[in-house]
Amino acid sequence: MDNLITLVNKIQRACTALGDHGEESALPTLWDSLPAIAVVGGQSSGKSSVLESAVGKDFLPRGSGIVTRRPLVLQLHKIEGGKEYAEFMHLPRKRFEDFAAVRKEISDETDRETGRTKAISSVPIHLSIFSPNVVNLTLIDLPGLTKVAVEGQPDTIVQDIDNMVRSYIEKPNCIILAISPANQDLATSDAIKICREVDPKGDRTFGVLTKIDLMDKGTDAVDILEGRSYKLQFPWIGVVNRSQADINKSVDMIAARRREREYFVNSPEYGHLADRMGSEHLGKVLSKHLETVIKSRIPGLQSLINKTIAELEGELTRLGKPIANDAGGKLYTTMEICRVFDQIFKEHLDGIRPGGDKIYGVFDNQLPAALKRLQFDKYLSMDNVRKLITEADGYQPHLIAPEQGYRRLIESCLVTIRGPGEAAVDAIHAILKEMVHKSINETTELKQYPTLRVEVGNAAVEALERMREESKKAAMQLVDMECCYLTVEFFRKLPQDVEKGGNPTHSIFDRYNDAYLRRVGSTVLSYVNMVCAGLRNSIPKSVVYCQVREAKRSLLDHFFTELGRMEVKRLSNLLNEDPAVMQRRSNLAKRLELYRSAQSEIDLVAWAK
Ligand SMILES: Nc1nc2c(ncn2[C@@H]2O[C@H](COP(=O)(O)OP(=O)(O)OP(=O)(O)O)[C@@H](O)[C@H]2O)c(=O)[nH]1
Repeated sequence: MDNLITLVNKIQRACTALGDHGEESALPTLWDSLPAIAVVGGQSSGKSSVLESAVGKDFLPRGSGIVTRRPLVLQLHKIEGGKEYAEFMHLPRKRFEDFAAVRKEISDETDRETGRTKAISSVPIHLSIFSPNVVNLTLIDLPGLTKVAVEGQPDTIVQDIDNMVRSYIEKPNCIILAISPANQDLATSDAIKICREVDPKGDRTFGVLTKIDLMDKGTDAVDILEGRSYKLQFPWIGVVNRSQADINKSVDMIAARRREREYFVNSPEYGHLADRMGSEHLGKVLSKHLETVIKSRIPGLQSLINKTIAELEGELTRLGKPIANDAGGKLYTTMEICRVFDQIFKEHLDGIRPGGDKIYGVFDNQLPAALKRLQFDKYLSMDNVRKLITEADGYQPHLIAPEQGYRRLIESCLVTIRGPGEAAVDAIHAILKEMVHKSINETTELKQYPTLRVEVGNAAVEALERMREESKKAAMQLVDMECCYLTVEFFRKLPQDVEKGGNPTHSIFDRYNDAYLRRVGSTVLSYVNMVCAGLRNSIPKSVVYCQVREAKRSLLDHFFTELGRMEVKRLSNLLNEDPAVMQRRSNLAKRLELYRSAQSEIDLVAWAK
């Protein structure tokens, strides 16, 4: 059965190592659900003396005023033979065999947390004592309840102590050791007062009466010890600790225990109660009770642990995996994350996710509308046709057909298609860029690594920029091609003046007349319209080929090549996580480890039952 208490001791220590001591934690705390014994009482009621006699050693700081200013979690471990020693959790691997040094360390560690003021702190100090003279037990020593603040203490101290004590003893898992001095009226006992409030039925309160030897002559505590004055579920236990004079004379603890035993055995008032009085009996009763309580809590603990493990695992999955340490691992992680992003981007283009239809919108509406707005006929006004033909003829007017003039007129119209072509390329670029941003936001893995997120975003946008340039070149080439070689067929099929009954031997002046120029203009317009209709189909093909298809195929190729050349340091920088996330993950991981080890240990104990 001892292993039950050992198990709880282990878990309590692990809880404190994680800062999980029951308050201000966003996470469920195991600490709160572990049974523990808290020692409560007014100042100088004898709490320290009770604890010391349970240990059989002087090790607690003594003095006037509030000496205990932080909770002290005292874990007693019974060992078979050997020298007694103590260990603090904040000083791992340091063994204290000198208990005066233990006292000093408690005092120093209190000051480290609270400063040298008289302030109090709820962060516990953990002390383990290993001794053949103890029973397995965990006791929590709390600051003594007080009624007034003394010099140097804040006015709130009375309430602060009250609150701290309550925060421990209010928990249903807390067994309360209520210390009351016998030389004061029980009705004024601070311990009884507070216990009555938090445990009205007295189900988890053990009443301890100290200073029985200091009672006024002619009075005794039999009524209290026999449960007639104030009834609790468990019998009252009376103790006789060392007096201040004994302490000053350094009376040995073992001798004090013996004297205490003799006091009860030989006392005419308490002789009949002797076998259930004294510090030794108190230790045994508490140890036994703690075991029973722990045993009854095992199923509850198991279910809390299982539930918490599931919650912690879920949260860790949400936060993502921690990063590998070696270069290969880092490169792999980076590539994997990039691949996820790339896949999401493709899904946007392929219609699995929204956005791809916007591209078709450009080809189906924006480009045709822009081409329509070009108004080629404006360029083909009579005056313009005349001007261009005359200029093209130069000093030698054309003889049969204004070949050069045609070319100039056609070219002057076709170059205007560059504008809508470029605009289509830019519009597709904007859509792709928006998709990149969306995909970045939808890649959960990237949320974990802000630097990589920025770099991947930049690399993708840079790649889109390169594709835009290529696409622009290709679209402009399509237009230029149309300018530099005209479709001969079109002109061959044109009805000749002769066929139309005209006279091929018109004078030079006839050739520049209005009807002639109008005919040239309308021929050019129908040729340009034919070419424009073709470009309306071929520009989208070129845009898809250069931008959309290319983005789908090689959006991050350039970045991957760079990654391959990166030094470990740069790779590590890429995978720099948000420090808050790292901290949270490491806290969660530690907590998960604690809960897992608690789970397996509790399972072992539960099966061994
Ligand atoms: N004679 C006698 N003196 C006792 C007994 N218990 C405690 N004392 C003395 O009472 C004084 C206070 O005892 P502590 O054990 O320091 O009391 P405490 O409740 O821990 O005090 P604070 O931590 O200051 O609140 C000391 O001088 C003890 O020696 C007892 O049963 N008999």
